[in-house]
Amino acid sequence: MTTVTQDNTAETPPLPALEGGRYAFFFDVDGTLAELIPEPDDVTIPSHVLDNMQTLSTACEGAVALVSGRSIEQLDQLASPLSLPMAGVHGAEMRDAQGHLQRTTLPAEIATPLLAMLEKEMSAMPGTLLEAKGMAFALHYRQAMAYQHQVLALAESAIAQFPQLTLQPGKCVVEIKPLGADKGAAIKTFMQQSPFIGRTPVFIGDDLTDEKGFQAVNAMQGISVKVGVGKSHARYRLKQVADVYTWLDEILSLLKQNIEQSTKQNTVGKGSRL
Ligand SMILES: O=P(O)(O)OC[C@H]1O[C@H](O[C@H]2O[C@H](CO)[C@@H](O)[C@H](O)[C@H]2O)[C@H](O)[C@@H](O)[C@@H]1O
Repeated sequence: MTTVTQDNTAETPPLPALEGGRYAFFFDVDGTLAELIPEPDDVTIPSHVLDNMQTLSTACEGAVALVSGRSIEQLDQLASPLSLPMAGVHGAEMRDAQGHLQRTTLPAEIATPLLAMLEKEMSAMPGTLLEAKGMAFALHYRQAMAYQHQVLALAESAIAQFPQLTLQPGKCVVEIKPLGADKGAAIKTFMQQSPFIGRTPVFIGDDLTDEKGFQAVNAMQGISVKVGVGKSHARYRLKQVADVYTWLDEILSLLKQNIEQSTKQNTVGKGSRL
């Protein structure tokens, strides 16, 4: 597998036209479908974007999934009223298209002392935020940048005590998560299941946590898209979240054209799928 990372932000190569293929779409959430903001709980996805996701999902026979660091519970709230297949907590939680849920758990003898330790240490750093997700923990410092190094050191000392855990750095956050849970593994799992199987994967994300997903998609000859600047394994770029929304609009207008053409040719439905 090629592991070259590049920063081709300046070029923003045009995304390939999604014509004449059967695609499976995987979307990261924060920084991709939703703007980054100071408070994780205040994030929303605009309703027109959710409408577009629903249309896309119908056109792809359900092959549209969210792949996020957030928990599935949070993702369901963000995506409501949609009910999509999802990988939450970087793949430590997976819900397939049939609604079956799989979740990695942390034994209480790890989770309990770890949570107590993180709560104690983070409360001594005003402005930092601890997000406990059961089997993973996000240590946020977006609103307390002065504590960045201390927060990273705390996360490192935590995983040194528990070899079952690993670190996942992100934007103004470092996460402690179970070893083996990553977005690449999550996408590979989805791609072996209906309705994703046999389709070309398209994954769009913005952060370090998305890199394994880009690599997995590249290895499947798929389309990997990074939102924003910085080195990445992704082969394509979009500059910002607003461009993701525009791209979705474009995909759907292409879809509409296909339907109209099919209708004219009296073959309704033939071109109505991606
Ligand atoms: O994989 P993602 O869907 O991108 O989720 C990654 C993490 O996103 C959230 O944190 C990030 O977004 C927050 C809201 O914009 C921002 O305040 C924070 O600085 C970012 O790191 C979320 O809170 C985490 O649980 C996710 O793992």
